[in-house]
Amino acid sequence: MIRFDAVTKTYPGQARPALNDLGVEILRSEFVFLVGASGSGKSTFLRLILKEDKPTRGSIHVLGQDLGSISSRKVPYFRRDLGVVFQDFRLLPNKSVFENVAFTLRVIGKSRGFIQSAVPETLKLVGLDGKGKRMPHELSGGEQQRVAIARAIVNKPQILLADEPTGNLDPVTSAGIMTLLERINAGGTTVVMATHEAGIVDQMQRRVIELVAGDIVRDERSSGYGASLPESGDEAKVPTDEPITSAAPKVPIEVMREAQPLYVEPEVHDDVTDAAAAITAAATASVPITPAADDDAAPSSGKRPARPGSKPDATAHEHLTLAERLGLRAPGGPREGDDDQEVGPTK
Ligand SMILES: Nc1ncnc2c1ncn2[C@@H]1O[C@H](COP(=O)(O)OP(=O)(O)OP(=O)(O)O)[C@@H](O)[C@H]1O
Repeated sequence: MIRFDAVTKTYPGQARPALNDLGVEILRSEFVFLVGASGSGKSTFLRLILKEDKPTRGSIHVLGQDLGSISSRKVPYFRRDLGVVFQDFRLLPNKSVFENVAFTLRVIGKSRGFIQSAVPETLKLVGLDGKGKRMPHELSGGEQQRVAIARAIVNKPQILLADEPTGNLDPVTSAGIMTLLERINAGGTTVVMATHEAGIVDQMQRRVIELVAGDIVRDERSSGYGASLPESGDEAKVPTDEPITSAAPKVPIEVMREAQPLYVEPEVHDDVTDAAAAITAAATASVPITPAADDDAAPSSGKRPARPGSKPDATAHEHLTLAERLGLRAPGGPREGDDDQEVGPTK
């Protein structure tokens, strides 16, 4: 499902690679936590899977495709099978909750009927039942983040990538989100989640891949956040005992049944839907990110705030449309109007 072969990623101007000769495989339906200190390479790992960036050396296969052979034009199509939850949730400030979740589906040309049933169902799943008409500024930070998660899963992706999805949520809300991610995973979606939340990782006991300065130092099938935490240096590297050959244990069957309404047969791509997608995408606009002014959900203690713009290339994304940033259209298309504004992180 996801395979890294001898992957090294060195950013321009950096002496040390962000990821160093990684070889790892993630199988269908696995739930994988990516842990490690800040700067260890977690986000880079996720970005490479998304083909937001390319490796300096090595090859990456996702969903049976060699990412090195996917043209830029085809990247948006490739990404339709991937849902993404960013650390800084990105909502359209002048559109309702319903429209924010429907956005992904409209861009890829889903039918009105599909949207009318899938969006409320997904909002219910993430605990936002009845809040479809609210505007993002009428929601707490935690609720805004749940809208972003709903948007990521509404198209039933085969893979869900999550970069600190609970980073700004209180513990109770976080637990609810993790239950939700577990249910999504139980329905067959592969989940790869970068996190610093030790409590969540310890409690869920799923596969844990730990990165230290771009190296995988631990890859355990069922583990906690800090199990066999290495000290530092080469001697601290913990070799993986056995190759992982099957997915980690799933949640009970009752939970799977509950999760099923989210999963319906994917619609085929054809010329009509692709043309509709192109038209919808062309109608979206690009404006700089406007951080929301208020937010009533303060991060709980010990949680890291979002760090927008903390990396050298972060601002490069600010003038992409939302469709582009979600990978639903190729960057650089025509842009008109002001419909595609974004809410940046409110933390
Ligand atoms: N665009 C970039 N240009 C140069 N260096 C970068 C870029 N993005 C990341 N890096 C560097 O690559 C390394 C890995 O960064 P990455 O963001 O992948 O780590 P991370 O584990 O996700 O950190 P965090 O937990 O803080 O999000 C860091 O040293 C970082 O400074």
